[in-house]
Formats: sequence, C-alpha cells, structure tokens
Amino acid sequence: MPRVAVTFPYFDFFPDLRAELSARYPGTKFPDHRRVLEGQELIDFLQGYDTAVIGVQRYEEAVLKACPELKVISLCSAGVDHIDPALLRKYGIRMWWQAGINRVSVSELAVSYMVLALRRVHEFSSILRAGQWRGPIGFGTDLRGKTVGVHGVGHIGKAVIELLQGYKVHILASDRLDVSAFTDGFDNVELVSAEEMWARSDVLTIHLSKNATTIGLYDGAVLDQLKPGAVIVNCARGGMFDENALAERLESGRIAAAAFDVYAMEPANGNRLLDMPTFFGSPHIGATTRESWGAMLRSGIHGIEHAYEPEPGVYPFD
Ligand SMILES: NC(=O)C1=CN([C@@H]2O[C@H](COP(=O)(O)OP(=O)(O)OC[C@H]3O[C@@H](n4cnc5c(N)ncnc54)[C@H](O)[C@@H]3O)[C@@H](O)[C@H]2O)C=CC1
Ligand SMILES: O=C(O)C(=O)COP(=O)(O)O
Repeated sequence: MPRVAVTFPYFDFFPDLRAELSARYPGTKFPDHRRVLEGQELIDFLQGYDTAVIGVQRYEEAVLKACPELKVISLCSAGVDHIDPALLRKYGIRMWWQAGINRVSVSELAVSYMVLALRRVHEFSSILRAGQWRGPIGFGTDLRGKTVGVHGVGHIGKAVIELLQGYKVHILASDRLDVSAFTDGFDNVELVSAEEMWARSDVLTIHLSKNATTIGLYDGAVLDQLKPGAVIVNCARGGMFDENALAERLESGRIAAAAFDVYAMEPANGNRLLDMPTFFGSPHIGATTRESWGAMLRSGIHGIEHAYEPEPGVYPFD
C-alpha cells in the first residue's frame, strides 16, 4: 500500500476529495496550513513516505536526495516545467500527470483577457475608482474582425481557437509541431511562422509550454517585430517574456496593452508591470476554478495507482 503525502494545500477546499484520497490510502498525510511546502519543511514532511501528491511546486535535487524512499509523484497540474525529468530518472521516480486537464478554465480566462484589454477595462476601472467618469480615456476596440495570434496550439491553444469562433476573428496559429490536422478544421485559421504571426496580429495570446526554446523568447527584439499597438495576453508561464522590455514598450505605447496571469518571479511583488496603467494581471489563477481544481485533484488521486502500474498509462517524458 503506497504511503501518501500531499505537499500542497488545495485538498482543504475539497473535503470530499480529501476523504476519497484518505479512504483509498489510509494514513495519507496532509499539510496543516494553507501553504505549499518547500525546502527543509518539505523534506521533513516527506520522510517515511514513498508517494507524493504535488501541485505546481519545485522538487529540487536536494529534496529528492534527502527523500530516498520517494518512488512516485502524482502531479496536480497541467504544466510540467517545474519538474526536471533528468532528476526523476536519476532518482528512479515515476510521475503521473494528465495533460490538458485545465484547458477550459485557462482558455476562458485568456479570451476574456483579450476583450478586457482591448476594451481598456482596467484603465476605465482605475478612473472610476479615482472618482472620474469615462471622458479622459477615449475608446477601446472590439475583438470582432481583428487578427488574433495564438502562439502554441496544444491543449489550451486549441481550446482558445475553438472559443474564439464566436467572435468572428481571423486567427494566425503558430506551433513548432504540425498542428494542421486541427487547424484545417477551421476556415478562419491560418497556420503561420512565429514571425508572420508577430507581424500581423492585433492581439497575441501565448499558450506555449515553458521549455529551453521558449524561456526568454519574448525579448525586446521579438517585441519590436509585433504589429505597433498590439495587445498581448499571457496565461501560460512566466519567464518567456523580458518583462522590463515589455514595460518599456507599454510605456511608449508601442504595445497598447498587456494582460498576464503568470510572471518571471512568482509571487510577483515589486514587478514593474504591475505599475503600468496599460497592464493588468492576476496571480496565476488560470486554473483556479472549482472545476479545474476538482479535476486536477481527482487526477492526482487516480494517478497514484497508474504510476504504480508496471506499464503506466501516461508518462510525460519517455
Ligand atoms: N495560468 C495557468 O494557471 C495555467 C497555465 N498553463 C500553461 O499553459 C501552457 C499551455 O498548456 P497546454 O496547452 O496544456 O500545453 P501543451 O503542451 O498541450 O501545449 C503547448 C504547445 O506549445 C508548443 N511549443 C512548445 N515550444 C514551442 C516553440 N518554441 N515554438 C512553437 N511552439 C512551441 C508545443 O508544441 C505545444 O503544442 C503551458 O505553459 C502550461 O504550463 C497550464 C495550465 C494552467
Ligand atoms: O496546471 C498548471 O499548470 C497550473 O499552472 C496550475 O496552477 P496552480 O496549481 O493553480 O497554481
């Protein structure tokens, strides 16, 4: 029987799923505070356990080294960039993970951010709070009829393209894989290079995975290839943008507006973007709906038995 330790707090919000996990694996240990465990606290918590159910949290080598009994990680997230596959191999740890599990909540957020950014709701909201009315700002723009670049056509990028159909936009999709089997199904989607997407898009939405090819991809030189006055939405991962370069271009108006859910450093205290009037953001809430979190926790529970199977159903890295 696996000895299970949960090292992040969200089961507190789903008592039925917490009870299900405990019933399947008696003795399952949960943290007693609403924090993600890290460092020495994480190491101490894991002693004597061979199975960890985890969220978007780093398991550094120091943790794996100090927890030799750990054999299985069951992941409650869609992104896997916080786990180093080489380390898992080195320490003989199996991992379960379910791709695309929160595509609905992230795609809904991204499309709504496009509309909110184009309509300048964050600016109008600020002047409303300041006791003014709408005069000083002027106009926003409609999404309908615009060209939307979708960078990354995986689970979430595809869901965004599907959601955008109702808005009657033209879509420029770009991915390093051949995603034509999907995009060919739409008469308003063109599959293009990143450069063409950057040059032609009024709105650009990022749905790339974070990897060696995307970290730092959006530097000043790339931002300068964007259509002047473009709007950027990033609900994928922090670290893909040079945030200072973006702030400079928001300041000059070269980029009209940006809306981010994710940041190079999280928490994002002191991030310069948060002071920009044409920027609005949220604290990595793309998957923070009851539906997505319920699904992720369920996947974390069921992933334990899958990870222990001789031929596990899903392995992200093999
Ligand atoms: N804000 C939030 O709370 C959440 C954010 N995410 C993030 O959203 C992003 C997308 O997630 P999914 O669609 O589930 O991932 P996915 O793996 O299904 O799709 C990612 C796509 O990016 C493409 N890609 C990677 N590197 C590329 C490159 N250099 N050039 C062009 N294309 C490239 C891949 O080929 C793939 O099609 C990930 O970064 C994930 O971590 C996921 C869930 C919640
Ligand atoms: O599923 C993912 O990849 C996420 O980014 C979810 O983020 P969260 O665990 O809600 O902070």
